[in-house]
Amino acid sequence: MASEATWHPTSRWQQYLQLTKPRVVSLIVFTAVIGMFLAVPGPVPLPPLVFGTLGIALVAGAAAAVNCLVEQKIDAVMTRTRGRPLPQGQLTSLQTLVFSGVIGGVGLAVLYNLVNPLTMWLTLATFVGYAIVYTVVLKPLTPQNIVIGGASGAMPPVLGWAAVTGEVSHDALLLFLIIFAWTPPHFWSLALYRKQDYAKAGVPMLPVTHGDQFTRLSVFLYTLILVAVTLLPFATRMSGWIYLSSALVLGAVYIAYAVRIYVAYTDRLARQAFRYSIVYLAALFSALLVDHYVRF
Ligand code: HEM
Ligand SMILES: CC(C)=CCC/C(C)=C/CC/C(C)=C/COP(=O)(O)OP(=O)(O)O
Repeated sequence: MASEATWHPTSRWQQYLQLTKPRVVSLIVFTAVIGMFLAVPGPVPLPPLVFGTLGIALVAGAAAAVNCLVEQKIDAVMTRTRGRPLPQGQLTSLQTLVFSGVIGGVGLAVLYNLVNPLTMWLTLATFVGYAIVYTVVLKPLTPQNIVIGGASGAMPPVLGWAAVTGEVSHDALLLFLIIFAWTPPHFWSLALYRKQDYAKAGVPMLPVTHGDQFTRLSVFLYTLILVAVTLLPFATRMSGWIYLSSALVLGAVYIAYAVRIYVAYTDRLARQAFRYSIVYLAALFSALLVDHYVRF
C-alpha cells in the first residue's frame, strides 16, 4: 500500500507551517525582538521577551495564513506561489481558517494575559491591517497597495517596544519609519522581475500599471528616502557611531543597487537587490542592537 508520504509532497505539519510564511515572519519577529531590546537600557525582562515574541509570532503567522486563504486563486496562477498548500489542494479553506483562528486567538490571548493589553490591541490592529486592509482591499485596488499596506509590516518593532514598556515612544516610531520606507524598494525589486506573474493574475502592482521605467525610478527614490530615514536614530541620539557607520555602509550598497536598477536594469540585478533588501534590514537592526549595548 502506498504510504501517506506518496500522496503528500510535504507532511501535514509542514503544510500548516508553510501557510504562516515562516521566513518572512522570522524577520518580522526579529525586528520585534530588537524593538524590545532597544526599549530598555539594560536587560529585557524575561516574561515580555518570551511571551511577547511568542504572541507576535503567532498572530503574524495567522495573518499570513489568512492572506493565503484570501489569495488562493491568485496564488494558483502565479509561478512563485502555486506550490502553496491551498492551490495544491493539500489544505482546505476551512482548515486554513480554523488554523489561523486558533494560532491567532492563542497569540492574542498570550499577549493580553501575559504581556499587556496595549500590545494585544496594537497586534490585532496590525493583523487587520495586513490580512484585511492590505490583502482584501488595497492589493486588488491600487499599485500604492504596498506603500500603505507596508504600515502593518512596519509595526513589529513598535509591538516589541509596547510589550516591554507598556507604551509607544517616539524612538519606536523611528523604527517603524525605517521599515515603512524599506518596504517599497524591497517589494518593487521583486515585482520588477515577477511582473509577468502579477500581470497574469490581474494584480495591479506598479510595474504592471505604470511600467518598468517608473518602477525603477520609484525604487531609486524610495531607497534614497530609506537611507535618509535610517540616519534619524543617530540624529536624535537614540543610536551612536556604530549604528551610523553601519547604516551608511549598508545604505551605500543599497543605493548602488538602486542606481544600477535604474540605469542598467536586468532581472538578475533586481533579484540580487531583493535578496540584499532582506540582508540589509536584518543587518541594520542588528547594528541598532549592537550599538545599544556597545555605545561610545
Ligand atoms: C506590504 C509589505 C510587504 C510586501 C508586499 C512584501 C512582499 C514580499 C514578497 C512577495 C515576498 C516573496 C518572495 C518569494 O517568495 O519569492 C517577500 C519575501 C520576503 N519578505 Fe517581504 N514584503 C513585505 C514586507 C515585509 C516585511 C515587513 C518583512 C520583514 C520585516 C519582510 C521580509 C521578507 C523576507 C525575509 C522574505 C524572504 C522570504 C523567503 O526567502 O522565502 N517583508 N516579501
Ligand atoms: C504582527 C503581525 C500581525 C504582522 C502581520 C504583518 C505581516 C505578516 C506582514 C507580512 C508581509 C508580507 C508577507 C508580505 C507579502 O506580500 P504578499 O502578501 O502580497 O505576498 P504573496 O504574493 O507572497 O502572498
